[in-house]
Amino acid sequence: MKLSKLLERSEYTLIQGTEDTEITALVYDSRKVEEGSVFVCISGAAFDGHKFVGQVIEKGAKVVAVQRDVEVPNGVTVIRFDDTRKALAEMSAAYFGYPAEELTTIGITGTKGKTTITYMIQSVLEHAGQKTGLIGTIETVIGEERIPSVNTTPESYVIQESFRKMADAGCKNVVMEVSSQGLMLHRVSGFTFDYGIFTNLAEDHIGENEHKDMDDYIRCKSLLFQQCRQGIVNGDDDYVERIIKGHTCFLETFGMNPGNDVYAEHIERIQEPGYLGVSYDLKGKEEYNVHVDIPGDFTVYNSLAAISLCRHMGIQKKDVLDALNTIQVKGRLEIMKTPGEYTLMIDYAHNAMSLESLLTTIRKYDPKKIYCLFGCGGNRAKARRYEMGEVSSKLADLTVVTSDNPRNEEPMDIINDILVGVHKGPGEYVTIPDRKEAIRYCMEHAGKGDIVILAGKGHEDYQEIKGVKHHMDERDLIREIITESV
Ligand SMILES: CC(=O)N[C@H]1[C@@H](OP(=O)(O)OP(=O)(O)OC[C@H]2O[C@@H](n3ccc(=O)[nH]c3=O)[C@H](O)[C@@H]2O)O[C@H](CO)[C@@H](O)[C@@H]1O[C@H](C)C(=O)N[C@@H](C)C(=O)N[C@H](CCC(=O)O)C(=O)O
Ligand SMILES: Nc1ncnc2c1ncn2[C@@H]1O[C@H](COP(=O)(O)OP(=O)(O)OP(=O)(O)O)[C@@H](O)[C@H]1O
Repeated sequence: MKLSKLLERSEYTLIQGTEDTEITALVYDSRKVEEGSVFVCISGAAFDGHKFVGQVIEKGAKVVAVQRDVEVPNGVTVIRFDDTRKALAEMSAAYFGYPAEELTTIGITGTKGKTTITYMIQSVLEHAGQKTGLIGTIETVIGEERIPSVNTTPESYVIQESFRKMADAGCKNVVMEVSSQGLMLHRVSGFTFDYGIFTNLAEDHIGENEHKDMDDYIRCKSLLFQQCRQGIVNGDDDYVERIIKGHTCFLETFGMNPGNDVYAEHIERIQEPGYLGVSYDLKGKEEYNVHVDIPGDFTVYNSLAAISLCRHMGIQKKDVLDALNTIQVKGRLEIMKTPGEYTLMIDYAHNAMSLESLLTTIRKYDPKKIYCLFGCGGNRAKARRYEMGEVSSKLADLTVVTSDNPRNEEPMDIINDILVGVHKGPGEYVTIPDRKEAIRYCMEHAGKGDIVILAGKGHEDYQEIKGVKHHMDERDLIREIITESV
């Protein structure tokens, strides 16, 4: 491929060499450079790619893409960009033959609900016979292939590579989570989303290496609506006006208020032993009764987002209803079957904000008792331990404090920090450091009408202890406990 092909949609300055250079690969990690590569220098959090220019030329790189001056011998082509991350995205799109143009692209941003809505949409579209790729916090799904994720929104090159594989595998659509970091770092530049969805916003991801403040977090999230054709936004969210500020797309709103284009009325919480769900009347641009096999008020919002999108895509009501009726998202309010008369669920709530929203939602089901089991990660901010402890003690009847990736810390030290928060609330508690034993305790003590929440692990299938990730899937633990008890 000629370099000129890669550059056809980018703005750049040719510093030396020629766009006629034949290239073999597009690379942004010096360790992967091969003879004939284009090396894109990224100034990152830990490394500055410009420092590797000498090394990559020795390894045979023919072109370097830079955003500042570098010393380069004659014979190597140098192209300069204002922002090499944006350039990487644009060149990746060109390198893989603009695969986004062969797919309907759906991006979902917001503080909570991204993963859940992503799977809801994929499930509805697949139900309607449309093969749909997925990229998110848990994994990238391309047909039968499932690749575990490192980031919620991967690097632009990886996204374009996945899009290409999806298009070649016959996918019609791709639905993906778009993190604010992804938007900020141009991981989703180089193409226009057909649809952008905004779920909600709360203070999160602010700090070193993420966003400097809330304004920056909001600004980054709002970028999606300057990069999609049709926006579908939660009209009830306090931040929605700031999210759509400067938008360049058409807009439609969803929510619980009748002012929204699509809204929910007559919400009913459905509860039976081992089952929690929700139903409501859909109103506005489309009207029918909806039943979702996932509990909670936020399930109403999540499903409204999915329904609004599917309405735009012309999906039949039957496919929407059938998919939502049977949906389960791994580790997101995932109900586990047990012989007991209580309800047991696995959820990913791993900070005070999501735990509070989860417990408040579950309380509305009027359980006899809520058991809330969780731990906090080692070698991470201590504030989360105090805050989660306090929230659980205030909103659950019994807090079961256990371990969750203790890493290099002693599990009991972490538990003691959590207890500082627990003591601020009125709830009862027990401490059981071994997670399996803690789960067993809940399953042996919970009775009719109780709801047991295993919080924090969600889809994760490991426990990280002293640098080693030991396999540990709560679903297996539950099955083992059931077997061991007969
Ligand atoms: C702080 C941050 O965002 N870091 C991300 C970023 O790393 P970076 O580009 O800064 O990389 P770096 O390690 O400094 O290296 C700079 C450049 O030098 C290159 N390099 C490096 C070493 C070397 O020997 N040779 C070499 O060429 C690297 O390939 C890179 O191109 O780009 C990497 C590739 O895309 C990401 O994996 C990495 O995510 C880190 C691990 C991370 O987890 N970030 C979090 C904050 C994040 O992105 N989270 C969001 C979810 C949160 C939200 O909802 O907003 C997400 O989307 O996952
Ligand atoms: N719309 C929502 N509003 C508030 N909380 C939600 C919503 N949807 C799900 N949750 C809660 O937040 C947790 C995370 O949900 P989900 O993974 O779908 O969100 P996310 O945006 O992908 O978040 P994260 O970036 O933390 O993975 C769920 O396990 C549930 O407890």
